[in-house]
Amino acid sequence: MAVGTTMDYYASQRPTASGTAASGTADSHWRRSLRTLRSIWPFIALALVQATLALISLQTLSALRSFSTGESQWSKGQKDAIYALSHYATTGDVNAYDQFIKGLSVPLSDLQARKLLEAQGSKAEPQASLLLEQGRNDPQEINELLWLTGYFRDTALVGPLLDKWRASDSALMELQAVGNLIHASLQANAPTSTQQQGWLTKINALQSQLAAIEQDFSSILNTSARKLKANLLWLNIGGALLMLVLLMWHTSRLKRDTEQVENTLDMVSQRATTTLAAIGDAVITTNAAGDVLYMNKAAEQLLGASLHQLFMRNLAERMRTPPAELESYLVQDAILDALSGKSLVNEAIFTIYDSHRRARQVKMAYTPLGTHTGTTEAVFVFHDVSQEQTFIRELAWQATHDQLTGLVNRYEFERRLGLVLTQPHKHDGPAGAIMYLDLDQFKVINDTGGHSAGDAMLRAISTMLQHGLRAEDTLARVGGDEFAILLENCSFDLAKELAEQIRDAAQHLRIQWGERSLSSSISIGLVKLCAPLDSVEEVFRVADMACFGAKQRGRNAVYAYDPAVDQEIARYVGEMEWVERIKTALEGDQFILHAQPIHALNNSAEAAAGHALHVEVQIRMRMPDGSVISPVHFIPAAERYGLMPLVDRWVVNKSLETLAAMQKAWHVMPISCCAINLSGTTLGDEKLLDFLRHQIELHGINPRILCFEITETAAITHLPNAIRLVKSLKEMGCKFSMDDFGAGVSSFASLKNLPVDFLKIDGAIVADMQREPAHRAMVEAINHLGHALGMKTIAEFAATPEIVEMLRDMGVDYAQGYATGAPKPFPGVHASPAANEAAAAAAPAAGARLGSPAPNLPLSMARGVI
Ligand SMILES: Nc1nc2c(ncn2[C@@H]2O[C@H](COP(=O)(O)OP(=O)(O)OP(=O)(O)O)[C@@H](O)[C@H]2O)c(=O)[nH]1
Repeated sequence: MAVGTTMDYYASQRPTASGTAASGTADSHWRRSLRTLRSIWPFIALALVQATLALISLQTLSALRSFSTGESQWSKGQKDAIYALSHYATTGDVNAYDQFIKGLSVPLSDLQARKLLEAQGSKAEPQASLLLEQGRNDPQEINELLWLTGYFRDTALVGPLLDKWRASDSALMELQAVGNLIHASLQANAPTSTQQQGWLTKINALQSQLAAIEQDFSSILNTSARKLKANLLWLNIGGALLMLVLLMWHTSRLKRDTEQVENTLDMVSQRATTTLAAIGDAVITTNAAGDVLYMNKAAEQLLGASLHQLFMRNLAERMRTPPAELESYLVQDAILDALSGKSLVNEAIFTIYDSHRRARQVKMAYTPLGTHTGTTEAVFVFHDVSQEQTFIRELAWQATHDQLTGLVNRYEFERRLGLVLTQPHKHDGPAGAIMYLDLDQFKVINDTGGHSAGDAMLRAISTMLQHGLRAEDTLARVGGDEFAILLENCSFDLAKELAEQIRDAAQHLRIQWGERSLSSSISIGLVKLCAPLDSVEEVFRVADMACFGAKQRGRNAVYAYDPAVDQEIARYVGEMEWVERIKTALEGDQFILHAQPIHALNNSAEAAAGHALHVEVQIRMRMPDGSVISPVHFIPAAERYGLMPLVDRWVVNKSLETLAAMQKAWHVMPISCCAINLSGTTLGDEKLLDFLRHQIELHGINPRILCFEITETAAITHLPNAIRLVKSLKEMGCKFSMDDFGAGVSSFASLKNLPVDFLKIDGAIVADMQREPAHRAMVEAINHLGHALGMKTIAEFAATPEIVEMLRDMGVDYAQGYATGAPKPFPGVHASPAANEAAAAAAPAAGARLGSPAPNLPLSMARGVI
């Protein structure tokens, strides 16, 4: 069957497709009836008019016939009366007189009835009916008579008849009078022949008068009847013609409407066919048994057969699908389920093989078509989601893979690692290990060969890495030149072996890039997956640290970390935590300043300071729980991870701000010398000088009270910068201190190059000098050296009064330690001039002996580190 034929089939089935619900059907019936009524109402109206006309015609004709009947009764009565009166006049027979009265009563009753109606109208109709009945009119026709005379009395049809009837009134009255006269005369005595002759003459005259009137009446009646008939005939012919015209007009209108509807239907049908042919979804209509009735183009392509071939073939049987064991729910099952009224899983995706045996993923939608008595047809729509599915698979791949190498990306790697960490381990064997691999000096490849050379190297490395792995291992690219390998169920020894193999393979890997042969080694951090590592972040952090450890060991190395036995990585991890805290403290202003007094041990030093204090400011970190943390905990991390310039700048700014606030509060500066530490990295910063100048200017601080402490090692590392800084700041009046002298190189040359004001003897030597004669000798030597170069000397870690005494005896200028004053919040009690004076009075005077020993605090607490 061709498509056209199938569409015809649809056209014939169309009415059944108009809704299934009972209410919908009733509604559509009602609307259809209304539409039909609208189209035929002119015919109904015309038929009604025609019927009314016919009825009126019949009624009128019948009424005229009643008139005729009445007239003949009237005529007969009148004639009987005349005959009887003539006989009575000649014979005196009393019976004849009775006959006369009886005969005359007919026209007289009619006359009375008419007069009554003329006088009283329709309300006299009951009485008039009785009189007309007495006038021998047929009781069945009396109503018609009344109707005709009532409604048509003034018309050309009835008016002349009534006039003629009225014209007979006087003759009838006269006849009655003659009858009465003859009867009276005959009662009195016998009449003479002359008298009788006279009566007969009179009777004959009246007879002639009435006969003439009656003839006229009949003639008018006949004429009226003819006229009426003719009029009614024309009226009916006119009505019929009008109906015909109306019928023709209406028929042509209906035809036009029908054509329009047919055109619209054709258009809709064409549009539906074109649309169905154009849409990508396969649309298939079946009967209730699932036999194909219609298919669009897409369906033909999907099933690989034309509608002609599949017409009335079972749809489910025509579907080519994978074997049932591969898919739990086949499209055939879904079709049968749909036809049997079971609800379908909306999102189910089925695999169908198209005409080219290509697998297509489709979603199936189903709509039953039917009446209230049940399903008659069903429409199946198959939406091809193959591209969507491919796209989704691609997206999923992209979301979990690295584009450059095709390896799993960090996100997916973390997910898989998370699974390994959370899943209870299947065997009692090892959980596994993770390798974190970072190419060594990869920048060099990018810089020398260009970015694409770098890309080629990354691809080559990833290929090499894949070769060395076991099937269950996961290799991922987790960063620019960083890879990670998850080794599941792998002993740590095997993991170390694999790591070494990879490291070795990497260092021998070469790629040819133009003229160049490029190579790169790998640093590998290997971490055993065991307690206490229980989160992906922690494992990654530790692995990163282990890799850092491998880099620290000179690169091209494997650093194997077993959390249970190894402490070094734990230290790195600790430092990383401190880095975060330092950053938070800088952002949240969680650092605070302490200051420790530097105590003059001889008169000349004391005179230089006066009552004002010589202090060294030291940084502390305030933790969220309110505790205050010593710098020994966070400075190493800040140094290692390049945060010292930021920390130093914070200290400089805060110290100068505090000094400015003190000066403003007391109008006199209570500090004679404020020492601020500058770290090595800060010294290397070329913008430091500008920063310090700006700060001094900003806070309006006298540069003469500022002393910057630098270590010998830092100064030597950044010598040109350090010389420039010292020179420029000394020109402004600032002082300098050489910190920790004795701990490092302690070269005479460095002191010559950097003409500092104070030489701080390293606390580690000072703290031990009571026990170690060598340390005591070193302190004496450094003191002499300093004095020889015109510098004042400061001994750090003067923790006990004994040490202070020894230092004083040696001629050291200043002592700094718990014996002379612990660090206190800055500004604190040493801030006000009054407090300073009190403190000076209480403090051991230069040359005086210290009585009680200061608490023997740990070195880390006593150390004034910045
Ligand atoms: N060609 C290429 N380079 C990348 C890509 N992603 C990151 N990089 C580069 O990889 C380099 C990574 O350098 P780092 O790991 O910091 O340092 P390195 O030179 O490897 O030195 P070490 O790691 O300290 O041994 C940077 O220069 C990045 O620009 C990439 O997709 N392709």
